[in-house]
Amino acid sequence: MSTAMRLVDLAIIGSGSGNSLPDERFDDITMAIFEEGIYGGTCLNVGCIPTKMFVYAADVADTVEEAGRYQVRASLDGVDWPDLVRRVFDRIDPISAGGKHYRIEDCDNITVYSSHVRFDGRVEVDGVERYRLVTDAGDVVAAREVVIAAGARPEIPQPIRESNVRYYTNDDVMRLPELPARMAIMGSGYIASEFAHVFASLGTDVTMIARGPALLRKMDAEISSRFTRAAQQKWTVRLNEGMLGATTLPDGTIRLNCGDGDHLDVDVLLVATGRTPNGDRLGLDTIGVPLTDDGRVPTDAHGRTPARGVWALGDVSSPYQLKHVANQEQRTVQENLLKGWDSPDLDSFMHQWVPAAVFTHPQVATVGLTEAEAIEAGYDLTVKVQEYGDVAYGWAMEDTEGFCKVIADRATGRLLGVHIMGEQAASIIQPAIQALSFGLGVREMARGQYWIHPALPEVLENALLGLDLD
Ligand SMILES: Cc1cc2nc3c(=O)[nH]c(=O)nc-3n(C[C@H](O)[C@H](O)[C@H](O)COP(=O)(O)OP(=O)(O)OC[C@H]3O[C@@H](n4cnc5c(N)ncnc54)[C@H](O)[C@@H]3O)c2cc1C
Ligand SMILES: NC(=O)c1ccc[n+]([C@@H]2O[C@H](COP(=O)([O-])OP(=O)(O)OC[C@H]3O[C@@H](n4cnc5c(N)ncnc54)[C@H](O)[C@@H]3O)[C@@H](O)[C@H]2O)c1
Repeated sequence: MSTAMRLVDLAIIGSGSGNSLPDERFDDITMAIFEEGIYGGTCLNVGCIPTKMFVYAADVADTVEEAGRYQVRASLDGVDWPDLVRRVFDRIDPISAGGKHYRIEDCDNITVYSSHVRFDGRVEVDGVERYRLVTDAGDVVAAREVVIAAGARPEIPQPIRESNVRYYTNDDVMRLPELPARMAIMGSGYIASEFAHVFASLGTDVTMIARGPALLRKMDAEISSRFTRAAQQKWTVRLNEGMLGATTLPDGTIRLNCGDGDHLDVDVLLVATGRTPNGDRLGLDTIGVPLTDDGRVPTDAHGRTPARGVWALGDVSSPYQLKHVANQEQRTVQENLLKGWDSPDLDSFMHQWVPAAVFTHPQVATVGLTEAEAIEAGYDLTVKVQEYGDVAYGWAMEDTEGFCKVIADRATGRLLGVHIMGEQAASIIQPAIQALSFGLGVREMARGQYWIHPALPEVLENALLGLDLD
């Protein structure tokens, strides 16, 4: 611990997307990086990357389970969970450790503080106004500019918080010492749907507890309803379920008390009910930055917060809690730091046509408006739903679940939204993201290029051809 105030040009709060900021163009300034948790942030350590390693294993298990449909003899004899956990984190942990080691040992102009940090007002040093930052370990840093890249944390509903039962989140569920026999997953969004697939396919008896009438409710209604039906075939889904609380039985079983007087006994409770941005733990009141109504650090389109010299990016401030968005915002703020706060040609966040995918089973991918949003916006719509089973490769697969829904503006022939559920949805949707981003019309997109026959993207091609345009 050092109580002397260290002066730096730039302070970065958070080592997720924040750690990618300093490149060789920043070599001649001094920097501090603050990280209270695992170096490298959510995506690398407890988010996108490890989850997809488990998802891939779950997909392999599903393939074996389904093999008999294709006259392939195979049987799933079991899953070596501890070995799977070891393989995943033997690959991930060294990347985190290596990233931290690199910053500490090889970057002379960067100091890493492994502690929670918060703002403590402003301080003037040699006539220059700086932000005073104080760590829980007692370090004091005064920075001319600050980038807040502090991410988000799991939101835990009050009945669970107050029950004192042991619950898991994405932070620790992937390191369970053994595969649980019974698991309850609270939530019905991205994280709940991905982990339900992982654990159900690897052999756990999964019950998903949704407070609403369907899963993935922020998605287009057709995706939400058809995904809910598909999920009900694979694991137990309790819809419209109020959770009153939970207790731990003497043998360690977690008993969840449901709203209808019923209860559910499980070995592991996983909470996946949204993520709260970490801006509320940064002392932002000391520098006069109020949070938005939904708890985000406010920024303009260039990443500037209301406090001059303080920038923000990623889950702490973005309306999209997605890594590809955090990365784009990071590149934007990086460029803008180099251009300067008052530059007339600052780069901007790209918040139009933000795609997303849920790596569950069946996979889901989405970009643009849902049908309800397009109607609300007043468009004269044309909509086509193309089944996977009705294009060549889907037919070969004898697919019965997958579909691609395209929504377009009848008058202009422009695409408005695309929503896909099924095999490789996250990859098949990419041409639609490109068309929306570059303003390609439906006809041009469908007939102005080849679509490889008989590849699965023909499901998108056929959906486009099925639209009723003026
Ligand atoms: C289970 C899961 C799966 C996901 N899968 C995907 C996916 O497949 N695709 C996708 O696009 N997105 C996915 N996401 C979302 C994605 O992980 C996030 O959008 C992204 O990681 C956000 O990056 P960030 O840099 O904003 O924040 P983070 O990576 O969370 O970094 C913030 C860092 O700041 C640190 N910090 C916070 N406050 C302080 C403080 N006061 N002092 C010091 N340090 C602090 C935190 O410890 C953290 O390490 C997933 C998220 C989860 C939870
Ligand atoms: N593949 C991906 O890109 C991916 C994967 C995981 C997470 N993420 C990101 O992380 C974010 C957080 O994921 P998430 O799944 O936690 O959030 P989410 O917003 O997707 O889903 C939260 C769910 O919790 C439910 N919920 C909220 N409060 C509740 C309560 N008190 N009781 C019962 N249910 C409650 C909501 O109805 C909703 O179904 C996502 O929005 C997404 O942006 C992305």
